[in-house]
Amino acid sequence: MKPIVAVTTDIKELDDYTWHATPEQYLRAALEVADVIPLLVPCFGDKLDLNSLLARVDGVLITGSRSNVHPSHYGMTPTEHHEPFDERRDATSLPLIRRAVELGVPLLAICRGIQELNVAMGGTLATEIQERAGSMDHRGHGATPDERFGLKHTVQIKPGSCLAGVLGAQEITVNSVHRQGISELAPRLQVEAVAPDGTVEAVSVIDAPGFAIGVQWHPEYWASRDAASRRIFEAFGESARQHAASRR
Ligand SMILES: N[C@@H](CCC(=O)NCCCC(=O)O)C(=O)O
Repeated sequence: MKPIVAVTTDIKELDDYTWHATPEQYLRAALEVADVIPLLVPCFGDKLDLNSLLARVDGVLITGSRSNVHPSHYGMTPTEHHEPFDERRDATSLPLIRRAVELGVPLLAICRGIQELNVAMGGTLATEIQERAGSMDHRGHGATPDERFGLKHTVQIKPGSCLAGVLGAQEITVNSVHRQGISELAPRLQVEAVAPDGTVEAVSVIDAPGFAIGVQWHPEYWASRDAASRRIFEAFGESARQHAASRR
């Protein structure tokens, strides 16, 4: 039996309907590279019984999104520099991450996802990081998705880290489509990779029983074509298979 992986959604208003939706690139990377069945989790916040959900899935994939975590979740006053928001997603993804970590369900958190992982575990975010002195521009640019998600800058992988084990490399080149970043790291997270300007690019949960990683870049976009991106999804899938076997 294939493992089932819960995938977060965003709220989209379209055609006079409210949609709970996820970009296809995450679903394809899960299905075709991690070799798991993606299951969309609607943004119903505390109406979702997370214990019932997490008892039935073998992994959790926290997707990227243009929206930002509402600053009230990390003790800051919102400004226009923090917008746009998706508070129904926050109300779902933050408790989902906390509970998945508590229960040891394998977790892969991408872009907004690594930011949510940090906030869920007690950390804070910085906004408009391209305006900080000495910072690179981490935003995606270009007319097409392939340009926006093009591999753009290197990241240094910490020797001995979980990602170093997954990738077998000390440096890889990643894409970059974000304007927020980790400011204070949550107490139970450790840095796994950094950009040349010091931006935290990957974290893992200290003492997690299985795969519990966040990346600031988008491995899902090139998962079928870039070796490092593929390896991250393969490792996530392997961890989900192990979790499924242990549940049985
Ligand atoms: N909103 C945050 C999160 C970044 C993120 O998940 N980006 C994906 C956006 C994809 C797109 O623009 O199409 C930030 O900006 O830091």
